[in-house]
Amino acid sequence: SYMLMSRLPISLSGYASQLTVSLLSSEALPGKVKIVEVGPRDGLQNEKTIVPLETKIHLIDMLSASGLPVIEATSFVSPKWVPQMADQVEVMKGISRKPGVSYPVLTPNLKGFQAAVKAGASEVAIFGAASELFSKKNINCSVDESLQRFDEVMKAAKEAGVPVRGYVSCVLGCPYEGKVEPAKVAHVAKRLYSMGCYEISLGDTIGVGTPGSMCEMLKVVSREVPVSALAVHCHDTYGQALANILVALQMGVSVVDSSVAGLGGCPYAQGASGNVATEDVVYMLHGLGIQTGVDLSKVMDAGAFICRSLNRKSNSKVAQATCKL
Ligand SMILES: CC(C)(COP(=O)([O-])OP(=O)([O-])OC[C@H]1O[C@@H](n2cnc3c(N)ncnc32)[C@H](O)[C@@H]1OP(=O)([O-])[O-])[C@@H](O)C(=O)NCCC(=O)NCCSC(=O)C[C@@](C)(O)CC(=O)[O-]
Repeated sequence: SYMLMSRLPISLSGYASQLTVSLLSSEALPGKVKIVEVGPRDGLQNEKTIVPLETKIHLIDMLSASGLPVIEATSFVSPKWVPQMADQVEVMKGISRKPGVSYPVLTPNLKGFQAAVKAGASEVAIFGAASELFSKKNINCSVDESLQRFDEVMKAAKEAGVPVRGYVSCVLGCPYEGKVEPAKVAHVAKRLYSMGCYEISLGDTIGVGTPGSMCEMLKVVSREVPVSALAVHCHDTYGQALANILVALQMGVSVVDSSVAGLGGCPYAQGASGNVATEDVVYMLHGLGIQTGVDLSKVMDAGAFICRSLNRKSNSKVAQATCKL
């Protein structure tokens, strides 16, 4: 198939320099995209008031019913650091696991990994950063120290036959360091991939990226990690998430993280708003003729449920437009 190249000059300021992005035609888009739902973890971890256990379980069960293939359920992190996730064992015990759906959990260290496996987790995620200061604030160690801890988790996971996903945070900017060089992102992503992570999720933690900086970063990272093993994890702070995802798809990425109702934000990234809403990602993908296996109306039901429970308006534009709240 031929590729229709169009030149679109995009002027950027702040986190990215001025550059020209070549957009590929829709023929270059993947036919199928895997959506990784992170709402129950990334979404809820930032809620100030503790969300009742039953609400979390019901949310995950509703998301399971929508056809989502992966639902990040909780984290095995310190309850002193993230009190909202302190009920991780009960969440894992309470959810109804739908066959074919994976329910990964975050594990920052060996202690978290062991607790996760004990609670029945069959997949985990380790989470590093491309920024030193963010690593320190988020997991209380340097990037190098974190990689050593992840190595221990990786070894234990290999022995236990547990697949591990790897996150890199701050790939398009850091709340403490500002601009982050794509080479740093590539370095950490490569290390996680070489350790044995089957997929590397690239997090725009504070949502400052634009299609230009996303393109620039992905070009550099995909030299080190095959694009088939890359996922994008976009927060929508500056309203750029869908545009950034589209660029990533055009560059061959076929795994997208999102959060029902656009819930969330990282507790160690002040000002970071929620992830891109799952409803909006599904709407865009289906509109592009891309398969997801997800039933949009069922995701919207889950979004309406959690927004009602949190007494909050949905951040999903699709949900707002169709007034399903
Ligand atoms: C990593 C640690 C634990 C280091 O925290 P630390 O204080 O340096 O750890 P430590 O090893 O010195 O232990 C201190 C205490 O924590 C306990 N502890 C130690 N490990 C665990 C564990 N796994 N589970 C439960 N408890 C644990 C340990 O037992 C001890 O308890 P004490 O003796 O004081 O009673 C801490 O910094 C932490 O929990 N951080 C979590 C941060 C977090 O969850 N952030 C949000 C997720 S990342 C994110 O949102 C970004 C992402 C993934 O979405 C992508 C993106 O958007 O960019």
